[in-house]
Amino acid sequence: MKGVLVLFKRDLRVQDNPALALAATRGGAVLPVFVAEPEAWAQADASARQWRFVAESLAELRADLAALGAPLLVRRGEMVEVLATLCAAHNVGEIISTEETGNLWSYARDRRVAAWARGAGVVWTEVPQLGVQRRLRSRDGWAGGRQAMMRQGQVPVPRGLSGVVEDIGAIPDARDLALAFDPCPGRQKGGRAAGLASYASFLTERGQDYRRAMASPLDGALACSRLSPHLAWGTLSPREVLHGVAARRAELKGTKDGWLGSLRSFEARVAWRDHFMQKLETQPSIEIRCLHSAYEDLRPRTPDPARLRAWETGQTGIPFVDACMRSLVATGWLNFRMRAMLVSVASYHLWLDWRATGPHLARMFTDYEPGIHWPQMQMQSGTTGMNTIRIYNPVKQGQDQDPSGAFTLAWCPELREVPDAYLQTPWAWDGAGRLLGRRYPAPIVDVAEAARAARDRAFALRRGDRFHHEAAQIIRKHASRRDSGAGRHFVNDRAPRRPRNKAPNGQLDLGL
Ligand SMILES: Cc1cc2nc3c(=O)[nH]c(=O)nc-3n(C[C@H](O)[C@H](O)[C@H](O)COP(=O)(O)OP(=O)(O)OC[C@H]3O[C@@H](n4cnc5c(N)ncnc54)[C@H](O)[C@@H]3O)c2cc1C
Repeated sequence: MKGVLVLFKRDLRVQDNPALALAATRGGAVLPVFVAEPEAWAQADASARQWRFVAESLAELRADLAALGAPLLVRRGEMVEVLATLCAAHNVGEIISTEETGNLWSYARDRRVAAWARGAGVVWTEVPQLGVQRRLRSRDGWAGGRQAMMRQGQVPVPRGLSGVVEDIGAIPDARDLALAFDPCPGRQKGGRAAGLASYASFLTERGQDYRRAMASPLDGALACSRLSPHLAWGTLSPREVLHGVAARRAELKGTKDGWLGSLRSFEARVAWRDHFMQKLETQPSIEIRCLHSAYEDLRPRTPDPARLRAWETGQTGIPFVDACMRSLVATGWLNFRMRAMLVSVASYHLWLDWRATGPHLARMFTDYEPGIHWPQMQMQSGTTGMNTIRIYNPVKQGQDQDPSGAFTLAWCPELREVPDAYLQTPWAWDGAGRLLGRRYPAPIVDVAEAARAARDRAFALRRGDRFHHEAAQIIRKHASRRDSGAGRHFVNDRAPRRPRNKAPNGQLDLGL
């Protein structure tokens, strides 16, 4: 009987893993494989912090698979060469993997794998990622379909696997993959055990204040689930996460202490994950081209290098922006609101193209997920044509989200001597001459003036029938619908409330 190779990518778990479960039903030998592809890790969006998270996750996955009878084989090399060698050596007739919604590089690699498999007479079976549909024709009914999938039972862990005799291979370290120096002392630890620990503490302790605290970079670090790298690399399945939340909600039924609202907000965000990933799955060019063509040449494609560098290193002279960037660089994580603000400042105040700033953020995120990242980069840069233009005021954000100044001062200790009232605007303080341009940079733009100029330039493009015609097409293709029963997962529960029943079933929701 021919063997089956299970190719692990962003699904580093044995629990609720449809690819592994399917392989186990084939009845022959099973080869679980992960390929560390140097070319993938040489891409502009990859970083050592991400790899270290993956390497830790692989070590646990290897142990879990070994307990089932087939330890994980890890190979460093080009995907087709590795697969060809293993398939020939072990009489493999089928490769099974979950569908990956990756970057353009992985999309091209998958096409190479598919071409090779056809030629080699090997069947490549890809099973759907939970919630994201390949070759989707229309968004109508998508949300309901996703919800049905999430409600289904989890696929069981195979009772046992019959492995093969083969060198399991060492898990490479960042140097083996030629990854650049990337210190990240506060990085989240990889592996399912760490993911389960975060999940448990979120559900039983940390999550109660989630809805209120998520917008603050300091409180949000504790109150947010912190599951993003685990969902991105698949050490936890979104379905198992949602099942646990549903059970917890049932337990809390009738309580009025904030828990239920917080858990509903969390469920909505896990649904957004699929909503955004579906956009990139449907249109992979979102990584490199503005969704609305009117914006293609809005900003210079070659960014101002001094502005880009100042933004990347937290040296813009705008305290809250610098604090957020420095925190991200050191920890690999930032809450949603502050990610959006960093992009907004880069794209509007600093007038940098999102294609120049997106790779840096991707590298800094341990949880880099192309399907969330690129649609969000465009949305926060105002290039989708389907979302309202939102320009964050970084001074106001600092005052609102860090009222005590503790977060700003923790990451910008140079500002310690600045009186509280001027912490977010040190340039307005009469002692500024002693500090700015010496120990802390003077702001590289006038915040209010830069925002005004950007708003005028961005809105000027939104006029005329041609603009609106294309925008309508984009909305049809990508906007969420309020499918009956599923709609509440796709609303922004932090946006100002709209009157009820304004959006009948099937209506497009542009507010995400
Ligand atoms: C410019 C930009 C880039 C982003 N890039 C990424 C990325 O590469 N990877 C990533 O996981 N998230 C990304 N996000 C979304 C969001 O900021 C993070 O998912 C969140 O901060 C992760 O922390 P958490 O797990 O504690 O989130 P929680 O608030 O606890 O949310 C739970 C889960 O829901 C999903 N989620 C939360 N917010 C969003 C959102 N706005 N859109 C889609 N899914 C969401 C994530 O999977 C998250 O883990 C990006 C946001 C912006 C504005």
